[in-house]
Amino acid sequence: MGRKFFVGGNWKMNGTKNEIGDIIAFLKTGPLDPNAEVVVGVPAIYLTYVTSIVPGNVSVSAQNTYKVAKGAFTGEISPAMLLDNGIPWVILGHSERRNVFGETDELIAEKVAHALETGLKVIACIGEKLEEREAGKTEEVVYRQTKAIADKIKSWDNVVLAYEPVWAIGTGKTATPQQAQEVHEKLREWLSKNINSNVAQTLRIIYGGSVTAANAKDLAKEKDIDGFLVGGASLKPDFVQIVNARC
Ligand SMILES: O=C(COP(=O)(O)O)NO
Repeated sequence: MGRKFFVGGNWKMNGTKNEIGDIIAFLKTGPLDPNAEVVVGVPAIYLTYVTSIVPGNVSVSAQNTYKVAKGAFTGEISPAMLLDNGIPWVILGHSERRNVFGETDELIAEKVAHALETGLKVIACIGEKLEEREAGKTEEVVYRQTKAIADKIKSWDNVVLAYEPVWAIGTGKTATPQQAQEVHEKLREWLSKNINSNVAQTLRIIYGGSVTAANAKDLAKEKDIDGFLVGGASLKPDFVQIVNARC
């Protein structure tokens, strides 16, 4: 299998320079599992600041970008601008972009494709709402979201797929290891059937939704869970324990 463990922190719209200093301090202290790839998703205004102070074993990610290189798109930031500032990663398709800001499967897929073509690495987010799970539509939803991306991109090499059930985000209602593993396994089967077996086996599929130091180890034991995308807990020192979930 050989998929490198991956832990992303998604700071969302949180942080001041002082609070960021505290986060950087616990990341520097660690110690962070050298076998884990660690990326922090930073509000756009702080991307270059964090890049200038983050320890060398942590990479920086934007939390959004647009689908073209430049133009009359007031307020937007392009993948070219991120790379121009030394930002190698971007989170795209987060459920908050979908459900708060109305981003469609199509727009997200176009953003992912352009980001990859520009040379960024992408954490691509999918996940069902509570009512969709309760209606038995979890697989239908995550396959649809994944297919939209698959139809637009040429390679999965620089993609990490984040399964984040909306009902677990910010709620404290973490998916059980069995619930998460079941969806991750189904996604791998979908990839094998619709893309190819190599992508299915090498793509890292990470889980997000109320991951904490208390539940990370059990989740990380599951064979198809390759890491996490962590919101609230990534702002606190416990994030180090989540990074070290496989130690
Ligand atoms: O949105 C999330 C998860 O957030 P929480 O860990 O706070 O549930 N990751 O992108």
